[in-house]
Amino acid sequence: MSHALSHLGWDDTFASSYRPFDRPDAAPARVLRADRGVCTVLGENGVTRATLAGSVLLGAAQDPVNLPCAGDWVVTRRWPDRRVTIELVLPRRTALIRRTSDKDATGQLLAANMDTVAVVEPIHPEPDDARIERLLALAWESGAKPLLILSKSDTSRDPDAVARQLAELAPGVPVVAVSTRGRAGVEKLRPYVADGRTLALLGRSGAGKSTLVNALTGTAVMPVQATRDADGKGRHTTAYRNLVPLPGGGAVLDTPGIRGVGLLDTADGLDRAFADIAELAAHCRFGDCRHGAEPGCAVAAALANGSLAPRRLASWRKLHHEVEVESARRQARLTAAAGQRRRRS
Ligand SMILES: Nc1nc2c(ncn2[C@@H]2O[C@H](COP(=O)(O)OP(=O)(O)OP(=O)(O)O)[C@@H](O)[C@H]2O)c(=O)[nH]1
Ligand SMILES: [Zn+2]
Repeated sequence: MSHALSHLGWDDTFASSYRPFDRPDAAPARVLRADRGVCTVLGENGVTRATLAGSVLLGAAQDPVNLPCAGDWVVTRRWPDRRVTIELVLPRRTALIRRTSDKDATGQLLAANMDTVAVVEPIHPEPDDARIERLLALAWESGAKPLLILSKSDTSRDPDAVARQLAELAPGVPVVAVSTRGRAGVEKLRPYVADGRTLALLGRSGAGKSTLVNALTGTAVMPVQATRDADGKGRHTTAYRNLVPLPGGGAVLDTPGIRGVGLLDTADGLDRAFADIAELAAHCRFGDCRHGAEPGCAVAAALANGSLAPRRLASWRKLHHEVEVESARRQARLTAAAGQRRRRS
């Protein structure tokens, strides 16, 4: 079953989580695009619009992260009047979630079930180290494999040198410089969108994500904004996120241009994004070393012998602090919300 869907990554694991919900009027589908209350989904019989069943809305009321999102695999149901509803979101294998600093303890789901999350950073104007580190931590946290794309490589005289330099910010992450201008184009990205594989693009507005999507599909499926001025920022932001199936199989998922990058959820993604520091810390004499003035601190030793850049450690400290503050805040909000529910009942 589902030959067409297997090109999009449908496999035995998704099929077995679907099986208990199978019935004559049900079918699996992948969400291409999620708008308020309505999703565009691709199933075995093509593209349809689907509204959300009550059970899905109920789950979303608890946490908006439960709403279907581009990339989700869902159980759809076709009603006698031909309406189609989404009855259930199948368990996500990976999820790219951006926590916001708004009052409720919620997050914004940007993409689901991608194999790779590419942080897209333009090579010009100068790449922003701190943004790259933060977005890579988000990418690691998603459970997918991170990738760093240096876009607009045609605007740099030596893109490979820049790539080598930035590789230090991205231990364990492949770094590729690509341009959508000229012949070499985006072919370096093909392995990440091979048959059955999904690549999500994450980056600031104007980074060139939509242009990459268009280059991969060979057609203009995403609107591209004219660059405003020398700051290289696009005029508008792509407001919606779209999963775009590619002609040769595989899919690419554009996320909205990130403005205020968003907060990290846990220290988990952070420790993987800063694997160099985590690795050093494992060699500190004390398990709870704060890498200050403690004796036997491997991090301090690496700083002293120059193998660890002070900027890198400062970055890591800043993000760690943010995670601590934010998780304390979220805990407080959750406790307050639970108290409110108790009072009401
Ligand atoms: N020189 C050069 N310019 C590029 C390249 N790719 C994209 N651009 C330009 O960069 C600008 C922004 O590109 P978009 O693809 O709209 O950027 P985006 O990341 O999708 O932006 P949002 O939709 O706001 O998130 C456009 O003017 C593109 O023409 C490239 O490879 N080389
Ligand atoms: Zn230490």
